Amino acid sequence: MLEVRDLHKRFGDKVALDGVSLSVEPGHMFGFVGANGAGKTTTMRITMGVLVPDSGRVLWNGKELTESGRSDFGYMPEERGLYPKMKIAAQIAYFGELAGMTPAVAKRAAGDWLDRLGLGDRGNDFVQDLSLGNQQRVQLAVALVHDPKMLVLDEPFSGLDPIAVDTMATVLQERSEAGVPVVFSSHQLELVERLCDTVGIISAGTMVATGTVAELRARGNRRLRVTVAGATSGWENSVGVPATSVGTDEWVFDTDDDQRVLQAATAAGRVTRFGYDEPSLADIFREASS
Ligand SMILES: Nc1ncnc2c1ncn2[C@@H]1O[C@H](COP(=O)(O)OP(=O)(O)OP(=O)(O)O)[C@@H](O)[C@H]1O
Repeated sequence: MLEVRDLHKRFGDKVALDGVSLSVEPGHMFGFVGANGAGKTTTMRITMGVLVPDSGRVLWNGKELTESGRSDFGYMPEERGLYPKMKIAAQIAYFGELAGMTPAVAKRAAGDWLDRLGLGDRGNDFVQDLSLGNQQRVQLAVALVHDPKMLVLDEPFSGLDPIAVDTMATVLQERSEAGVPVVFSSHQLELVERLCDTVGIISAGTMVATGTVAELRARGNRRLRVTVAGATSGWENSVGVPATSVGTDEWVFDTDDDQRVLQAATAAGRVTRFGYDEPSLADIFREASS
């Protein structure tokens, strides 16, 4: 299990992290979301030892994460960092060897991952000759080649076409189901909602909400959407809770008191639709970040 505890980090006067904590359990996928500059990359870089925090800790299975512990992690950094003039099969195998694999095992694993990621016939191509999306697949292969115990991925889905998104999502789900904790950042909230057990929302260096999507939904404002045909004018103002007209015959109420609204709506006209909106992760994100 990965635990990031109370990280603080400044760059000069700029406070990048102001007490960030998160944890990712085996078999769980943690989606890290936040606006540009919120602190996701900085948190991941500290986790991977690329940056040193001003204070705070990173624990792996309850103990301080060490350099040798990190060599068992798979990392997809934001800056990517492939060698443009190296053939991709050799490059993936090279990273496998850096992580302690023998050359023969690393070569086999590199070939297996290239096949798996749909690049089986591109092993002798140079990275610079691949499209950006395919370079990203290679970067994923680099992160996975040594069968890591933990995956830390900085925006792995950015710039991918829908097929590559599906391939990436399937591979991550498989690793997660195999017991590997996975943390990834993304601005693609519908993907995070679909894939992740737990979501962390970071805003200006502070974790403003963490939980399952269902938990975050339950904490958010509930919006009751009501359609009333032929309603008497201004009826919504007599209910006594905040109301907004959102179209012909349709209103939204910020309240948990559905019976109160239902009674007023029934008295006002013919109720044709009545129910709570299910907020999307994007709605939750906007609310938490405001
Ligand atoms: N090396 C650095 N020097 C100075 N400031 C930095 C440095 N790295 C990050 N920052 C600042 O720290 C804050 C957090 O940046 P970070 O890259 O962690 O955000 P992010 O959530 O990953 O953003 P994005 O979604 O745009 O990638 C930003 O204000 C950024 O400008």
